[in-house]
Amino acid sequence: LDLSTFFLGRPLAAPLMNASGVWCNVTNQLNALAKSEAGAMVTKSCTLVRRDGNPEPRYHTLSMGSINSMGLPNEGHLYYLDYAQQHDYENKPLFFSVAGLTLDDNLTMVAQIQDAYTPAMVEINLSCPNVPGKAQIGYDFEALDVILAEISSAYARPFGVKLPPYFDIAHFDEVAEILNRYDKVAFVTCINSIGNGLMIDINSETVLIKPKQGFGGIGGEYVLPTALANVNAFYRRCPEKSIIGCGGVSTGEHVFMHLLAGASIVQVGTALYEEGVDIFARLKIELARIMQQKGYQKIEEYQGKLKTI
Ligand SMILES: CC(C)(C)CCc1c(C(=O)O)[nH]c(=O)[nH]c1=O
Repeated sequence: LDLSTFFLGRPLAAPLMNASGVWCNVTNQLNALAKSEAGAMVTKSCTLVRRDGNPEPRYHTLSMGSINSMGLPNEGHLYYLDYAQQHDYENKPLFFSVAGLTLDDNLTMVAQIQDAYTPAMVEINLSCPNVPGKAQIGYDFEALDVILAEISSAYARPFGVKLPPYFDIAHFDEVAEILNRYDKVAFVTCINSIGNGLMIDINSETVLIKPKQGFGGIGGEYVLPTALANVNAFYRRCPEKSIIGCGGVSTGEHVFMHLLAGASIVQVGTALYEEGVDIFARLKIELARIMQQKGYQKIEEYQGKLKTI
C-alpha cells in the first residue's frame, strides 16, 4: 500500500512526523528522526540563544498521556540552522520551529533563516510567551494579528503556525478570519498541548512536576477529541491552507481520524516520547491495514472527507 502524499508540493513517503519538542532537541535525536520511517520532521522550538529550560522534574507520564513544563530548553536558533544546512531534503522535508521570547527575536530568527536559503519550512510556535501578565500569543488575538503581519513582511516565503487548542466556535471563527488575511500562512498545525493542566500523586499528596507549582501542558490520549476538533475546524475555515494534525495520536486509527478530519500530515508527540522513533514504522503498518480493509489505495481518497450525520 502506498502511504506517499504531498505537502506544499513536496513529496512525503508517509503522512507522519514528530511533534515539535519531542525527540528533536539535539543532533543525535534529529539524526534518528531523519533515519526513521517518519515522512517529515521538525526541530524543537528555538529561541535566539540557548536555554536550559525549567528545573526537573518537568515532564511526567500520565495514565492517558503526559504533562510538561519544559520551559523551552533548546540549543539556540543557530544550532538548528546548522542542522538545517546539512539536512538531506531528498530524504524527507524538515520543518523549523521558532518560538521567540519577543516579536523582535522572532523577526531576527526568521531573517537569519531567510538569509540561509534553507529549504526548511518555518513553523511559528504561537504558544510563545507574550508580555508578562498577558495570555500567550495564540490567545491574544491582537498580538496574533501583529505577529503575522510582521513576519509576513519580514519573511518572503510561505510559513506555518502552531496553534494552541481553542474550545469556543467563536474563537475558531475569529482566529481563522485572522489567519485567512495572510496568504503567506500556508499551513496551520493544530494543536499544541492543552495548557496549564495539573495532575496529582495521592500517595505523596504532591504535584508531579516542579515548575509552575505543577501546572503544565497536557498531551496524549486526553487531547485527541480537542485535537480532531481543531484540525477539522480550521480545515473547514481555511480552504486555501494545509492543516497538520497533532494531538492524541498513538495508533493507526488515530492517524486515520486526523487525516479524515482534514490533516495532510499527522504529528506524534507523547507517544513518540514514550515509544521512540520505531513508532513511525508501527503507525505506517496500522494505517496501511486500515486502508486495505476499507479498500483505499491512496490517502487522497479519504483525506478531509469526514462525513457529518
Ligand atoms: C510553552 C512554551 C515554553 C512557551 C513554548 C514551548 C512548549 C513547551 C515547553 O518547552 O515547555 N511545551 C509544550 O508542550 N509546548 C510548547 O509549545
